[in-house]
Amino acid sequence: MQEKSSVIIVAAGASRRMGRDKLWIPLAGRVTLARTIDAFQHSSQIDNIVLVVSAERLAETQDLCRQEAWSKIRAVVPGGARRQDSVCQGLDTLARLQPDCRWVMIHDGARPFVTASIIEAGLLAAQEHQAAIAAVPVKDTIKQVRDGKILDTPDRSLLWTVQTPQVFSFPLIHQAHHSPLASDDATDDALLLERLGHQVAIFPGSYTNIKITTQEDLLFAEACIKGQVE
Ligand SMILES: Nc1ccn([C@@H]2O[C@H](COP(=O)(O)OP(=O)(O)OP(=O)(O)O)[C@@H](O)[C@H]2O)c(=O)n1
Ligand SMILES: C[C@](O)(CO)[C@H](O)COP(=O)(O)O
Repeated sequence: MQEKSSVIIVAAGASRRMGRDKLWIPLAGRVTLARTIDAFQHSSQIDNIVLVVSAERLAETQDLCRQEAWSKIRAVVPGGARRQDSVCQGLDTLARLQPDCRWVMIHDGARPFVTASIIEAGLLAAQEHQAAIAAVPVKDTIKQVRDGKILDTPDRSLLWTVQTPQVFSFPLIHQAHHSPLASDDATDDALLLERLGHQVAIFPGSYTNIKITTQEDLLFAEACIKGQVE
């Protein structure tokens, strides 16, 4: 029997840097969150979808799921104060609904341009390494700065911009989210495993797999949809 693969889509943030709920902004007429869910509903690699949304958007999201008839949606649950708390809500929900889940993909609802090839590459990488995250090489020089003064210029050849999906053996990441070290802030899920000494691999993301974060991202998003960006 093929091993189960599920995705947790986290979409419970406050969109502070955008100034309005970026998950419900129409991108060429279809809201960000719906585009993200489409990618996983259409993927042959994914069996189950768990949505984690803000409490204020819970009813509206459930209505959207009914309208769209996304057959893989297994639960729509409220998120937590931090991204990692929302992820943990999703993992706990998945543990209840799908105890035999073997692989879990954790993806930002604000990344609507994830592709079938990125999803497939992520699962293959996780099956080889138990943990793997999407990333692209940094294009700019990065400086470490404190109080407006440069502390260090890391070797750019060693620097990657991290994206999602982040893909894991389900028991491994579920245990990591419940470890004592998980109480400290972690802006991505891989960091929780790094703290426990686990190696995490990277697999190719894409420069178009952007996270909708600030107003400027909407211009790029519209260009991607219109095919002006490959
Ligand atoms: N408590 C949180 C915070 C973030 N997220 C989700 O995690 C993804 C990445 O987070 P980010 O882009 O930082 O979203 P926000 O936290 O909403 O952004 P901001 O920091 O501008 O408020 C988004 O899909 C967001 O909805 C979440 O589910 N729960
Ligand atoms: C998980 C992530 O998208 C990887 O780049 C990023 O860390 C999310 O950070 P945010 O501040 O929650 O957007």
